[in-house]
Amino acid sequence: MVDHADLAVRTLGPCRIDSPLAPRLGARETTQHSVVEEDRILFDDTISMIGQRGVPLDQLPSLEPGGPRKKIYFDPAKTRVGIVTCGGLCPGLNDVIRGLVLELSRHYGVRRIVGFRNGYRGFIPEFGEDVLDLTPEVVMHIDDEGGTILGTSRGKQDPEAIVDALERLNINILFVIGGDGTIRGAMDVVSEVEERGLKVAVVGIPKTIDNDIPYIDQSFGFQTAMSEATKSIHAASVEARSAPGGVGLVKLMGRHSGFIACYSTLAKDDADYVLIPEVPFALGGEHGFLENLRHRVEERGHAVVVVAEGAGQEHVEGEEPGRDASGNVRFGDIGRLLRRKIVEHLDAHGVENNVRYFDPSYAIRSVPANPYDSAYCLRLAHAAVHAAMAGRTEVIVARRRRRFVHIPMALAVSRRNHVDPLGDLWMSVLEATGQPVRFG
Ligand SMILES: Nc1ncnc2c1ncn2[C@@H]1O[C@H](COP(=O)(O)OP(=O)(O)O)[C@@H](O)[C@H]1O
Ligand SMILES: O=P(O)(O)OC[C@H]1O[C@](O)(COP(=O)(O)O)[C@@H](O)[C@@H]1O
Ligand SMILES: [Mg+2]
Repeated sequence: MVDHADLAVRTLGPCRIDSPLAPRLGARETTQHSVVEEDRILFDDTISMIGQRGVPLDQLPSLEPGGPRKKIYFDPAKTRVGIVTCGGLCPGLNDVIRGLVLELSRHYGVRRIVGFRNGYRGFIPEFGEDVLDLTPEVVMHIDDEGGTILGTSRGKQDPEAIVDALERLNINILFVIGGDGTIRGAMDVVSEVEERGLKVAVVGIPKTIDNDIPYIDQSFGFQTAMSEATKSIHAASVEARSAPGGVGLVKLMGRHSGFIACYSTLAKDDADYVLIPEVPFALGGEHGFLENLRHRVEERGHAVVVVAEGAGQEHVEGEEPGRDASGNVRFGDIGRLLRRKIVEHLDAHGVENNVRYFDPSYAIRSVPANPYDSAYCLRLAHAAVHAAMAGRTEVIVARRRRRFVHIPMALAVSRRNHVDPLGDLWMSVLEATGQPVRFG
């Protein structure tokens, strides 16, 4: 259970410098729409959860609010900033880079901002990567494109070498835009920074297309990605309805968490089955998935199946999961396996079938952010700049229950966000699809 100490945010030192934003903050007070810097945001949000804590109000777990401070730690005129993007692509990376640069330069007056290229390898001399000077002119229109202008990579790099690069460039603030791996890498950087007695703030903007970072509402780019995924579900549905025994099968990203599969299914409301990593399913047998599908095809003439790539891995025989350069598991192909099993099963029962397989793969994450995500990215970037200028370190900025907050990195990587098989989202999926609670 998360407690008070897990939510403590680290700072580099007292804030003694007047913030250029201070004049705008005078009239602010805590309301439904903002939280002043002296206030805290409750972690729990039900009477029963708070009751179970059994502690006085001031000891309830609470989060530090994000947002601008009247006093800041860094002197903007003497502050150098670095930005890096790591891990897989996600819509909105360029929006975040743009937001950081514009906020730093226009509102705080920071003049020296560099981008490290291709993830953490951009810090390592052997790779020979140059750094990119990031000015408002350079970033102004980068949000029109997907991807990241800085490039990205997987694969672990030596934190000592990373901090050597920070020292060589006199960087005071490092913004890391990435997922759980990136945040773990950033924590190694913080340890090395401390070992050397340096005052470098490391602030993360969490990126995950799978939406698997915990304690946040939803990661940036998720809405865009799931909107893209609905196109494949729609296509699968059209194909399925247009052929006798039509089965549209769609495989979507989702290594450990099935959020994309769930939300894109709800958005289209066309699918009959959603299979996700969090809910194991039996394939064969009277109550297995294949028999259920057979009945549905016989009764309705067609069916649409959405499967997250990490679902049903126990059925992918003979393939030992591999690892990528960052140590992330590489799963066997559940989509192709399902396609084969569905055809075999329907053939074996003499059911005419036309199975159409869709794998939109990287197409859902390489697109530019939609307007909602763009606005969200910009606001996250603002929050990250405010946090860093106020000397916060080893934190990510996030939105939790609509409030912008600071979450310690250790907490952000302490577990993964999953679709709860007993939660509201999965219940909605069951209602939308009509599939049984369990197969098997
Ligand atoms: N446990 C870890 N400790 C330190 N660095 C890590 C760790 N896991 C991943 N990284 C580094 O963080 C970067 C991004 O990680 P990766 O898992 O590829 O993507 P993501 O950040 O999206 O999870 C890579 O350079 C990777 O080597
Ligand atoms: O082929 P790559 O670039 O390693 O990325 C593929 C994987 O990245 C993911 O999108 C997860 O990445 P993030 O959650 O870190 O964004 C998985 O769904 C997918 O399997
Ligand atoms: Mg990851």
